[in-house]
Amino acid sequence: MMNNNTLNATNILIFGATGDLAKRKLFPAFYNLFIDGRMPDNFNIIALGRSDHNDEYFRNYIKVNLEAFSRKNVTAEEWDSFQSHITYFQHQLDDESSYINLNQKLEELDSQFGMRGNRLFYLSIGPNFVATISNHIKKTSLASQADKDRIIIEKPFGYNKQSAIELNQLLSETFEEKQIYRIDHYLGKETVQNILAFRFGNSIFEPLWNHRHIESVQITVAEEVGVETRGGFYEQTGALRDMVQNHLLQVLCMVAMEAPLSLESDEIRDRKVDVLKSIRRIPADKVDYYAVRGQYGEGEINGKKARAYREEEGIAPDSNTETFVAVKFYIDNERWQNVPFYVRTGKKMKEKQSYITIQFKPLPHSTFSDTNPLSANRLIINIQPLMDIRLQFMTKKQGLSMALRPVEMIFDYFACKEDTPEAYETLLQDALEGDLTLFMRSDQVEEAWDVVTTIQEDWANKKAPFPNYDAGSWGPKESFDLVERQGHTWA
Ligand SMILES: NC(=O)C1=CN([C@@H]2O[C@H](COP(=O)(O)OP(=O)(O)OC[C@H]3O[C@@H](n4cnc5c(N)ncnc54)[C@H](OP(=O)(O)O)[C@@H]3O)[C@@H](O)[C@H]2O)C=CC1
Ligand SMILES: O=C1O[C@H](COP(=O)(O)O)[C@@H](O)[C@H](O)[C@H]1O
Repeated sequence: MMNNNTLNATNILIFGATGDLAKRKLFPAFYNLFIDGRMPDNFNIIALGRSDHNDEYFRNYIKVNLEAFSRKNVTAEEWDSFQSHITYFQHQLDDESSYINLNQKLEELDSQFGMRGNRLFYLSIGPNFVATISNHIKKTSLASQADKDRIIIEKPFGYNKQSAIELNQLLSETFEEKQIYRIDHYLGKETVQNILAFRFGNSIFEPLWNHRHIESVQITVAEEVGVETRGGFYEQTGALRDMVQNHLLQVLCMVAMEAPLSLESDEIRDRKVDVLKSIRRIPADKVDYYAVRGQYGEGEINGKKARAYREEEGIAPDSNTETFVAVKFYIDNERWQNVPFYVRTGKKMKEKQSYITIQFKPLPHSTFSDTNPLSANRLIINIQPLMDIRLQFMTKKQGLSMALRPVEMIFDYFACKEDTPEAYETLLQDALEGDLTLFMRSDQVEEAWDVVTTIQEDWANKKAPFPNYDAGSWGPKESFDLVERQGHTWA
């Protein structure tokens, strides 16, 4: 198997390796990078978990999950070669001796490399464990080489603005900012990265990309799945922290940011921070006007009965956790004055669909008769599962009269037959290579928390009339009211 010999030998440590994210995304991503020859010549994946497993058991568990979740087929030859890089290590997060043992293990693995390898710590674990792990890494000097060691931290980064500030402070005692990779996997999605190419690699869209021509922007991330086995985590998190503070705001930044001067990571991150700073803060007494929360009751998805959130495993029977959020934001800068940015996300919705709609303003005057109504132009960027860009415009209907109809021009990724990497492949490769562009800087996460602070505080203090939408629907009625009161509709 060919590997990437420009990358240093690396020990990759996955905290939370027995969890949902590791089995569905991280191991498949490493496996696909491996098959593509993008892993370092020498590497180990050290899977950390509390249970007492041996390597053989854990490798088999990973194989079964690769067969279910890997983008590429798992062949006997490739698996044999890949599995030898995986080691399971029983570990207690809050026990210092466990880190001392881990250090010994790493020294053994380093001696096989014949050098001190790079160390990539992946915290695939809830935010409440990050401080404990970081403190132990510091105490036991596990990450003693700033030019070789990196830490990847999953979202949500903290619980709110204050906890994110504290976490940033704490991490800075062990890691320099250039070593910290705060991951938001939406930024690794091909369709999300393409927003930059689409906006700044063409001359025809950017002149229209502002309040003079755009009526509204909508970002929808609808999921069909519920909380699955993650009830315990989700009860503490809810959709605002799980999706809006990170994924949706990051996508909003990609749509709204000014052109970066270069593709330098800090230049791009600066432009995103500008957007976050310009988002108008929602006044504490106006949260109900700008934001809607929901929780699914029972319903039907694809002809199958679906349970209510409160009946899912690990969920309190009177849970006040939101599984749906819709918010109207405004961006107070010259480009976006008075353009509403509507964002919504929910679990157990009618179908899985993530997309951005750029709704252009209607023509100020129509040359055509009243019987020939014009639809305003619309640009739809489908993120997933459809991956395409659609421009809707008016054309003449074929025939003798001058009648018009709306049509779509589509760029479809699948039609290019390009092998599209999964978001985690892109991001893990960037982390191995030391490229921070698609990761969040400390000030980015703090600003993003600031944007949702009044909503968090308001919702924490009020009991919601849950459940308020049926599983298999498009969310609560109030979400439709949010856009309709301004003469808009969810597109
Ligand atoms: N799952 C997903 O689709 C996504 C998840 N994420 C983020 O990734 C992170 C991990 O998520 P996910 O894998 O779903 O989480 P899981 O709930 O599956 O937990 C991950 C691991 O954490 C360990 N763990 C859980 N509770 C404790 C505890 N009390 N003490 C010590 N260890 C514990 C367990 O390992 P063990 O018992 O072996 O020690 C478990 O396997 C989260 O921050 C999440 O937001 C981000 C994007 C998508
Ligand atoms: O971060 C998360 O994202 C997933 C959705 O990711 P996607 O790539 O499938 O769109 C979400 O289900 C999960 O709750 C959240 O933690």
